[in-house]
Amino acid sequence: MATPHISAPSGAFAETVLMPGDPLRAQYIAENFLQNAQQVTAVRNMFGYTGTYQGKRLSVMGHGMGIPSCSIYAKELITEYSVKNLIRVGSCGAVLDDVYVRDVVIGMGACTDSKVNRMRFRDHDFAAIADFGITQALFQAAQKRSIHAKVGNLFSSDLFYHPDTQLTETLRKYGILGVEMEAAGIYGVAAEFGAKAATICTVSDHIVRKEYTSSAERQNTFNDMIYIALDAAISL
Ligand SMILES: O=P(O)(O)O[C@H]1O[C@H](CO)[C@@H](O)[C@H]1O
Ligand SMILES: O=c1cc[nH]c(=O)[nH]1
Repeated sequence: MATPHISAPSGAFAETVLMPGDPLRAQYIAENFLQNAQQVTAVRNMFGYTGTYQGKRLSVMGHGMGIPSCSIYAKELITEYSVKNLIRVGSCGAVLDDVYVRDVVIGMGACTDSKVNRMRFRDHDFAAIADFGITQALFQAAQKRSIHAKVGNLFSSDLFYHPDTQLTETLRKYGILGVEMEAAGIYGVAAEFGAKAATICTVSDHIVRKEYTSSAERQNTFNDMIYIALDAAISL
């Protein structure tokens, strides 16, 4: 049955949903990588599709920017559409010297400045971790494609334009592989509602070196990440 934010009928989503922040990336994945993809929801232009990849039913849906947005879609997919596996396919900024624009990173864990997991977890520190099985499947899928994926910690920030000028140095000191805005929230939602989640990101910019990708470059380099996520999804 439809929810306040998803207009699809029950059963419209596959057990595994790839989730980019950008709904147009969801459309791009559906149109270029899935077979027989049907749009199943478009509330607020947050597009969702279900089709097949190598014969296996899969869905892809945007989750928007930031933890409040992705938490709504992740929760509704899990509790109202029986989705079991969420794979965020995102972009992130790098801060470390040995992480480069266009690298693929897998978020084994996600630190955050958001309070959402403390709200869930009696104000204690919840370790926001990815599901091991999906993480392993992502890493193995990358290896099979001879793509070196770095695995480690992300930082999910509530603020894209962060006022804390010292933050980057701290993220560097603690070896954060990528700065993005959702993984810690999605891991919290998955833990709360009994689903599995993982994150793979393409480095779209280097925050320290001030390097950026063009939109055309992003499209091509995101393809590696998308293939890895699709290969992993059908292996679950
Ligand atoms: O490219 P996506 O998946 O949206 O991810 C990153 O890009 C957005 C910020 O520009 C945030 O959602 C951040 O997490
Ligand atoms: O959230 C994001 C995404 C890309 N680059 C950043 O600096 N932050």
